[in-house]
Amino acid sequence: MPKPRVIYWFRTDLRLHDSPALKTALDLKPECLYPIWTWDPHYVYHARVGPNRWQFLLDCQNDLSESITKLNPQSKLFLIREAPQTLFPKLFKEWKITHLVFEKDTDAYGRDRDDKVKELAKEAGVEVITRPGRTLYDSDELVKANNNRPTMSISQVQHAGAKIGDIARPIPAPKSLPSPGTPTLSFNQQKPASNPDINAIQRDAEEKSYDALAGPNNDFAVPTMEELGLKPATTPHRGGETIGLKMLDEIIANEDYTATFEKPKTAPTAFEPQATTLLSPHMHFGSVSCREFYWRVQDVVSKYKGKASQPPTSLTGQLLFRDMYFGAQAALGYAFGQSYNNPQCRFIPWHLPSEIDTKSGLITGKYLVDDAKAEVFFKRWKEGRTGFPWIDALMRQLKHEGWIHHLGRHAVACFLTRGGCYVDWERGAEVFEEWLIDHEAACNIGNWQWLSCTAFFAQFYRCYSPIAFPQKWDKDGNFVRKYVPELEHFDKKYIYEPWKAPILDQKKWGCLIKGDGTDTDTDTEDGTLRTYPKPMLDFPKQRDICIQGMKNAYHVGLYGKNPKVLDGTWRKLFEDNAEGPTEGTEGPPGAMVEHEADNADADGAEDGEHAAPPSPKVEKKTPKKTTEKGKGAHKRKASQSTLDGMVTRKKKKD
Ligand SMILES: Cc1cc2nc3c(=O)[nH]c(=O)nc-3n(C[C@H](O)[C@H](O)[C@H](O)COP(=O)(O)OP(=O)(O)OC[C@H]3O[C@@H](n4cnc5c(N)ncnc54)[C@H](O)[C@@H]3O)c2cc1C
Repeated sequence: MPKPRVIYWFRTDLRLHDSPALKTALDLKPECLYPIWTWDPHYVYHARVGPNRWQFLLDCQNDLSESITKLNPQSKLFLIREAPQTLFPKLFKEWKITHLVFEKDTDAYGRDRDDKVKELAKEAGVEVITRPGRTLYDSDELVKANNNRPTMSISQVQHAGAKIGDIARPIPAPKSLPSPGTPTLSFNQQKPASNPDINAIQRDAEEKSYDALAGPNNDFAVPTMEELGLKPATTPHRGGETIGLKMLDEIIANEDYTATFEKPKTAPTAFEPQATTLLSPHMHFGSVSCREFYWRVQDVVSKYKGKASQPPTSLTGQLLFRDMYFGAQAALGYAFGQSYNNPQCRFIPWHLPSEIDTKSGLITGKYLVDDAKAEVFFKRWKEGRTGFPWIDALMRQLKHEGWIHHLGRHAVACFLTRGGCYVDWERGAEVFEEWLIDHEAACNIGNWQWLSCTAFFAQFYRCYSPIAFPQKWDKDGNFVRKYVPELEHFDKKYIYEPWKAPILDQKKWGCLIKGDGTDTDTDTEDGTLRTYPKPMLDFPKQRDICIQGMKNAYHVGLYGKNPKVLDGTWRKLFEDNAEGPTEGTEGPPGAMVEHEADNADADGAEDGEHAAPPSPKVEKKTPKKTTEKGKGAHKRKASQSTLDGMVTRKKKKD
């Protein structure tokens, strides 16, 4: 019986330790093992990825390749520059492959791609073996154990998990690897279309990563940032299994921190070092295994003499949240990533709604500017010039470093959506997709739905104040001073509300509060002063408009798969005012376009029951009539008591 000839396809698992799929490949006792990465144009041109995340990926790939070579000097990560859907049939033939092994991916695109590759393998007589390893539980098993429903709460994960059984212990990294066969590539490369390129804005030079199948030196090397034509990365956070495991070692060595970690008590204003582990990009790229993380924490907790924290606030609880979002995504597929056609996502008539492709029912990546003011809010939010130093500091940290603390993400997400601008959560999720080094579709989408109170969480009357909330953590405003250096010399009394500082003090502290932030770094008349923008909105007033809008939307009670949402008649249920429809009474949310979608066969979203949210205090009365057009919600008084929610506005005025 000839020995297997195996391709091991690295994707979401850029590591050697605790890889069930890699172990399976090695258990085949292959004659040769080709560790490969296919350079997929889907990610190069169609997924939003900024330079910082590209850099992290390249770091992980280079580190992995070196680790492979350490185990077998003849081997490395063979990076081949073609779409997997066209490359594999050629590779199967060329290298006489008998088995293809990889870690299971439950992302919507990942499933489509893998189904196609499995089909091609079958045609070529190649056996495909997949193993879960990206999450604590196999996400599909989790859904099954949750009565075939998306996991919409942590207790559902815990109950479903208990049915599945113990989370598997991690397996050690292999001590040796078989050699690959000769890596010839005697076939032609199918070059992808590079247009449209969603990442064109990330580049300052021509993108050349597809110039040759095995790279410019024909050595299967990992591409460089230069080959990708990308602007330089600015993040201090670097990737790779070696760095990731070292970070984990340091965390675990601090037993008190590990055993007593409580997420809500970690400061979003902490930097150098940050208050949480910062292992999320390693979780995303699989450079640290989530089971390794889980069990090393759990072992510390089990032996801890003091009072250890528990899920959901503990470190292991954080990993269960991660599994929860994967379980929701695994069940809903493409529909999970949008409000439209999503049975679990509440329908709110946000501003700047997504354009919908009527054929596929999917969002197209474009959006409708239904309100000029909302577009200004959105741009200023993204560019860190809202005039609220806390929000701007976070958005600038996000752009520069690709990571912000979880509660910082809460603050900016709440501000953009239900607690400030009333802009569609999908706009915010796209910005995070572009800039986060830890961007994980399941976690990003799920958390944006949580923060916008469209799914997972429903207490929309609890908003984050951009003033009182950071004050609780950082009275002196050191976080703001670092990321908004214009305000470096401001007295702490004004650090979160600089517009209130007397003009003489503004001059003394070297920065005038004026304009909209487009001239932040230009000197003023006398050549010595910097400027920082005035707040772009009246926060208490705008928050109340939002809360009223949310009350109305909750009262109407539509979800994304409701026929009224699908056919556009939802408009008749909302008043045409500040937070209601502004584009007439017909049509679905956003603009309708009719063209062939890339992924027309979207995963069928199921029409399951909604996980019961904590019941919001919604006024039981009908939404106001359009006769009140233009007045309604935003004219209501701010006094309605519980508005402050997460921040206590006892003495402070925001
Ligand atoms: C609007 C918004 C968008 C987000 N987008 C992402 C994203 O794209 N990718 C991502 O990994 N996380 C995302 N999160 C979740 C969370 O903010 C980050 O996982 C966390 O801040 C990462 O920092 P850490 O590694 O120090 O976390 P720690 O607190 O140290 O937690 C340990 C690990 O648990 C996981 N985790 C922690 N919190 C969450 C959570 N709420 N949801 C899912 N997993 C969690 C992460 O893998 C993390 O590395 C988002 C949160 C919000 C509010």
